[in-house]
Amino acid sequence: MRAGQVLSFRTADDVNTWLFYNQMQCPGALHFEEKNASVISYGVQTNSTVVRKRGMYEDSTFKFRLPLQIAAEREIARFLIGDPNFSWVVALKEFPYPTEKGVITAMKAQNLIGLFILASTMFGFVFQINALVLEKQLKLRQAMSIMGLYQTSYWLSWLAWESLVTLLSALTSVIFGRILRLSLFSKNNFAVVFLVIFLFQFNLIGFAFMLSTLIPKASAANTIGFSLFIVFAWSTLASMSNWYADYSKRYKQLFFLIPSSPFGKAIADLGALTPAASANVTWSKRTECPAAVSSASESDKPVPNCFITINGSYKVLVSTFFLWFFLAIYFDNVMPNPNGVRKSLYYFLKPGYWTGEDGGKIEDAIPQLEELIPDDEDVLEEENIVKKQAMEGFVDPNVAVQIQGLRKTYPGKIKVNCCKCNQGAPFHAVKGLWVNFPKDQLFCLLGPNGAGKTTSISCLTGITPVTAGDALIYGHSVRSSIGMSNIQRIMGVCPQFDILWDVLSGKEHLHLFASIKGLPPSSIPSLAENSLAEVQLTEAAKMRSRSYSGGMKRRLSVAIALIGNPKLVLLDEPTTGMDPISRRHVWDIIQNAKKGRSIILTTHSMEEADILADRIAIMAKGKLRCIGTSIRLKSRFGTGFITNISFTGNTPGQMPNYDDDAVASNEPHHKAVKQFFENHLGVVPKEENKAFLTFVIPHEKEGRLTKFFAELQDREREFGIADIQLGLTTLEEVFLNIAKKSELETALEDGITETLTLTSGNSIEVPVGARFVGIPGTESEENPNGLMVEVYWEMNEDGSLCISGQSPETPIPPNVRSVESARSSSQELQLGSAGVRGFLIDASEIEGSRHH
Ligand SMILES: Nc1ncnc2c1ncn2[C@@H]1O[C@H](COP(=O)(O)OP(=O)(O)OP(=O)(O)O)[C@@H](O)[C@H]1O
Repeated sequence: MRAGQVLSFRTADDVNTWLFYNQMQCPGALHFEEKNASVISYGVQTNSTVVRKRGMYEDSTFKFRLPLQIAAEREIARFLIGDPNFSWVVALKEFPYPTEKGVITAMKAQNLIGLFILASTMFGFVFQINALVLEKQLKLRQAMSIMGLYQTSYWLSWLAWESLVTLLSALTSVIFGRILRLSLFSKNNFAVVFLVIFLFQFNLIGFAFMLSTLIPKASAANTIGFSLFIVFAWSTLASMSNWYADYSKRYKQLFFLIPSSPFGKAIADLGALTPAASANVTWSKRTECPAAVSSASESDKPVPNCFITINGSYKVLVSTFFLWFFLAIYFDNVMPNPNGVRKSLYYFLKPGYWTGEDGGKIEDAIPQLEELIPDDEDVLEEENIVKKQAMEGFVDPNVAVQIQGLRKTYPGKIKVNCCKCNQGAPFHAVKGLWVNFPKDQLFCLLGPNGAGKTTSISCLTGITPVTAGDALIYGHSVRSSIGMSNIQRIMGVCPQFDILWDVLSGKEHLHLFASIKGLPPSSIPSLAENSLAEVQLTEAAKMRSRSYSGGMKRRLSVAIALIGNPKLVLLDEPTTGMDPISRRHVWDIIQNAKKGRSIILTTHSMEEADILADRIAIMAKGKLRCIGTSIRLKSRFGTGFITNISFTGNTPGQMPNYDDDAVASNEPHHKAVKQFFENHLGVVPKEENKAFLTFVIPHEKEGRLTKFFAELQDREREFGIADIQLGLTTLEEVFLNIAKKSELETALEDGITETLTLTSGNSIEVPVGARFVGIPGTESEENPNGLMVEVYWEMNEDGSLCISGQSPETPIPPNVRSVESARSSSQELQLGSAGVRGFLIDASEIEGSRHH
């Protein structure tokens, strides 16, 4: 272009377009507005120091504005003609009124369209992040991976779905834009506009993936998503208005990493060119700089460096999509999941990660725990068998799961105190389990809350990495990722909490999990139907799981665990929240499912364990306390035999008065029976009322029972006995005894006590779980050892022990030898504590002295 050369434009839009693209390379924005114009001509004149501008217009309504600093204007001038000392005139002839009416110029219209597309895309974006984070937060993703879903399949399925939605949304936007005759859509090539919108939305899919891996809670996802909307809106407008022009190339490149920047720039390019009918962007022109497009008639035109073309925007959007996607996969691995599990920062550099020999999951430095020797002979025997097999490398064909010294330690929680971070002590949740779970059997794991049952199951399912030891499931190690993926193919899991999608029906859940398990698609509908019928959910098959009751959700979770005929089924408290009828029904399902597979069940229902289990183990405080069949546990850990004696004294049809204890104690028949039991077996009633007496007979008396009950039956009439019942103590009692023992261990270690109010009205502190407690200060000449009380414990709803009652205060038998040492250790503990601490008396000594 020569100084003083006259350029001709047909319309005001052409002037705007020309100015717009020529100022791209200049540090600022040159803005041109007009109203009701027909013909204008104007000029810009500069010399070496001052820019002078002149606008001429017939109706004098023409407004020409240069909102720039002088230096910037000089830059424009220098660019336009190559010499700042020039005189330049733009003449505009034939000025028809522009297509966009009023004061909204072509540039403003494109801003609005760009912002509208951005806003609608952002809604989808926030929704997507929310769904991804929620899936993580509700452990739905975890459930799918336990069932065998690969990480890559998870991301690819999300990508496929979101891409389809994006494709449809971009197509709809362009078609509607054309129907509404918006020039941005109608005057540019269909594919060029479609790709701008589609690639921007596609890029945001990758960005949402990446963000979702960094956000732990869905509520935070909404806030972050909407805050990003503001940033993206700014970047769209900034790229449209050439805001970045003043900055260096590096800053510009950084600016264009924001997904909305290349989008805004491409929309600006499309919008700026559209008003002139001859100047639309065709497919081939997407790679050209817009300035070259608009002034194509000029033979000696400059080819400006327009930083990024529409095609360049495509490239940026596609390449940054891959960047976000790979970052999403990386962060997904190295950020802690809801169970606090993460991989090393360099996990992908470790050969084990690619060969599958190493799970790659890491834990922070865990302190060593010394080897614990079990107190119980059965547990010790089991441990020795497993250790021997593990050392010899012998794989017992009858064993489904072999747990070899499994240990799980959680790192201490970080507490922030007055700008100081303190790491709490690590917590040993499972302290070295050695156990075999046989094939075709149901193994029941019992234990009070916090015993470590769920942690053990999580180690088997791969949710939690083991700290030490290993577990072999059908020969596959849980420590290797290849082993784990083999395990997940043969395993079904019903986790402790229902992991269901609110919006999916029962039937859809079963279809989904059957597909994840890789069942042939043709067999899935019939399998799902049978499973639903088995758990009595046929009628609710099409209802969304959101409207299921707690029991229905549990039944659906059981059906999901059993679908696909897994060889190992892990059921973590499957009948929690079910009514008794549903519970019995699920027991039948589990009983039938035992054939040909092994099942590991955890439960708080002793009845359930008693009915279903072939073998039972009780855990407490991370250790196995006992193991064996139900009968074995009852005979070893129960208090003995329970006998109920009911009396004939009540008139037929009349309900006995169970509360009238005073009457009961005066009944001559009661007195005689009590005397008979005391004389022959040395036991007193555990419970008594007018209708019956209950005695607990210790195992040691088993040899005398045949003769004793024969004599009792002979004297039934004399004693007024209506019925005699004899049974073993319940599993519940065994469980309580084990739980009490472990609670007592901890209570003694940590000095945890509960307050007991005595019949005398005084209170003493008793160690949690203690059975016989001596009362300090009650020694007398008559009772040189002092008085004691027997404390009864029960489990409350949250599974912890609480006092349920106590016996009257009785003298401590004189032949109990441990009283002195117990009393002195209690005094040591008492120093500094407010209450009077009762001292613990060895229960076996008291029982021994009673038998004696
Ligand atoms: N992620 C964790 N971080 C720290 N401690 C944990 C974590 N998960 C579990 N624990 C602790 O480990 C112990 C064992 O928990 P676990 O859930 O295995 O017990 P449980 O026997 O299944 O109890 P419940 O019957 O209540 O389900 C508990 O004291 C628990 O607080």
